[in-house]
Amino acid sequence: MSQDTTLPPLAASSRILPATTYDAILLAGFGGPEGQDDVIPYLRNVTRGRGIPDERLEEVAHHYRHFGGISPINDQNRALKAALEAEIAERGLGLPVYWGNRFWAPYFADALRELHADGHRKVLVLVTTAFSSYSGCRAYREDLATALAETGLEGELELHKVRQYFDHPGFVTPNVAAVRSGLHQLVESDSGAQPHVLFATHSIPTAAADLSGPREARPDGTAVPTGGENEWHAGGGWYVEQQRAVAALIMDAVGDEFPGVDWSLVFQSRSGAPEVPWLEPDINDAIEALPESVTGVVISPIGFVSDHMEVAWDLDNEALETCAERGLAAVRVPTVGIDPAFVAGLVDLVEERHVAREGDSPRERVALTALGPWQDVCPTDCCLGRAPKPTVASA
Ligand SMILES: CC1=C(CCC(=O)O)c2cc3nc(cc4[nH]c(cc5[nH]c(cc1n2)c(C)c5CCC(=O)O)c(CCC(=O)O)c4C)C(CCC(=O)O)=C3C
Ligand SMILES: [Fe+2]
Repeated sequence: MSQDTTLPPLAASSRILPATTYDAILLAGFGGPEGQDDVIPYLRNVTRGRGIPDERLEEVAHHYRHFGGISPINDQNRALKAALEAEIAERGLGLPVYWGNRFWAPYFADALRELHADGHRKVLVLVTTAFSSYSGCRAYREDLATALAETGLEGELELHKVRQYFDHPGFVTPNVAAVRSGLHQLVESDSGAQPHVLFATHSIPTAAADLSGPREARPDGTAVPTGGENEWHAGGGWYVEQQRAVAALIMDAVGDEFPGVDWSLVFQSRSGAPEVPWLEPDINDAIEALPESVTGVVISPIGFVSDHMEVAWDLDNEALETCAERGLAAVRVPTVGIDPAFVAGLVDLVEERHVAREGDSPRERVALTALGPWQDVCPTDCCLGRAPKPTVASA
């Protein structure tokens, strides 16, 4: 995999924390419903205060209802927790793993009470999202701060967070393997296939994309790109920038066997009012607009770490149907899930921050793009596009 040398590294050195000895790990997830009766209360939790139209809630409720009201995400996080425990035990790190969610039980507050009751005071949080955005980073940090306040554990529990890991080998390597295997599947079923790789990620409002990550522009003074193709905005824009960089890295890595395959970064699961601009193109529009020469697509859900409802519904149901209507062969490849390389990578990230004894050397920080290694703590206005709330893990 080559490094992207066109982008100077983020000036993050002041946002790197010295390694220390932690008491426990908190796996911080999104949460999902686990039965029909959970669906509406869950959707109300997710959309609280956001003005998501009721029709949209009904539409999303239907996705969950179709699967018995059960999102796969909680079981996926239970499996990830177990895999992390096994890897941590194997390395003798002596860190118990707790699990809490933003939007469904066990909630962050439940996990914090449990951590505290078990005598832990210094906790390293692992978030189940790889990229920088309000929804993928700041919202987790805000909700953890809210849970600290709600439980009265401010000043009792110290919460630090592992950096966003979009360009860590633990995240990139399984995605490379998945895209490679998807391309093999297409070519095996049709030796003359002209494939196109679609990297799918969650759409967010373009305003939130512009404000994602720290505010600085590239050190050469040019703005960071975001939004539509070749559209440039001042300010942040790291959400799109990070995903483009990882997609380019993956395509570069599979280029040994599949040179010159076209790819694009596309967006899914848009919500909110129609007049508010969100990142485009939508994956279904992108499929419709593929050139006639393309005969097959590989869909890589790069924006997610497990095959949860957004993947099961928006990709396996809708996007694959759009491909079928266009007569395109299509393979949706898996997210990192509990791939051993991903689990090992997360524990490597823990070991950048955690040492068995104060003074021991932490693990070296690795990153496969010039954007990283990403910051351990965020500046106070990182991903901030609304009224500020207290956060954890900020500078
Ligand atoms: C960037 C991003 C990620 C990736 C980072 C991360 O993983 O955190 C993500 C993940 C997820 N999003 C999920 C589910 C939902 N997201 C919604 C709404 C929204 N997501 C947004 C963004 C993101 N979302 C945004 C800007 C909104 C609009 C409302 C708002 O500003 O908050 C809604 C409301 C209804 C709707 O409008 O769709 C639901 C139900 C699930 C669980 C799936 C399951 O249950 O298996 C997961 C993992
Ligand atoms: Fe979402």
